[in-house]
Amino acid sequence: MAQIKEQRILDYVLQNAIKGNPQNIVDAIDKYCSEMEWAMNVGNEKGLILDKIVSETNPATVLELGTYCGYSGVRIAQLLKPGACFLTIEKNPVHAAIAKQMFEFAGVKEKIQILEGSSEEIIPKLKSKYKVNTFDFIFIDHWSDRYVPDTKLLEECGLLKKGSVLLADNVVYPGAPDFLQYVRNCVRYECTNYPSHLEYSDKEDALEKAVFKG
Ligand SMILES: C[S@@+](CC[C@H](N)C(=O)[O-])C[C@H]1O[C@@H](n2cnc3c(N)ncnc32)[C@H](O)[C@@H]1O
Ligand SMILES: [Mg+2]
Repeated sequence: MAQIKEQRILDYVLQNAIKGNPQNIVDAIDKYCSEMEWAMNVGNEKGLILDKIVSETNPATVLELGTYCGYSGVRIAQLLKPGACFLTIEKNPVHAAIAKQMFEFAGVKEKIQILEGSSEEIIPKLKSKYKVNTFDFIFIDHWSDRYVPDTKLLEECGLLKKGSVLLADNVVYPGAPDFLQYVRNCVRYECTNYPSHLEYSDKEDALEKAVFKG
């Protein structure tokens, strides 16, 4: 048995899913994580909400905070229009290496760039080092104590523009009360809550969409 859960998830996908078929890979991860071992992918119930918001936004530039095994990355990548820029930040090198293989197997590696390091170090370099201007869509799904500081960092670094969509996961479970308080009370954001459940569980959770008004 592979030593860590994330490697076991990847091995399951490599052995059971169809190479180059992103939806089949997403389904295989969901099957493994609902039947064998729980893991912190956004999962299918919230994933369908994520898909809907990505499709509605139709972003040309996307940032993800927290890549993990690449589950949400594969979901988002398959919805992007040709030529879209998709950067995903992951501070754990083991997770980044697993995600890299997941993206290769899914056939989406040309569509996603993994930036290995912590969000707080990488966000300030996005304009100069990665030639990004602003993001149309940002999926916030790392550790919830970074949701508010990283949102403020994105604002300070000029990475948000009128209409930029922030979508934060796990705002009820484990919970991000300070993030909800910040975006809901700030006149620069218009917020919508999407009640759902924690991945592979019946615990209540939700996604929060916060649209930057400029
Ligand atoms: C909940 S998982 C991401 C799940 C992924 N978005 C999905 O749905 O498939 C959170 C990930 O964020 C990473 N992480 C935590 N804090 C971070 C930070 N400050 N910068 C970058 N990555 C971070 C963790 O190592 C972990 O892999
Ligand atoms: Mg999450």
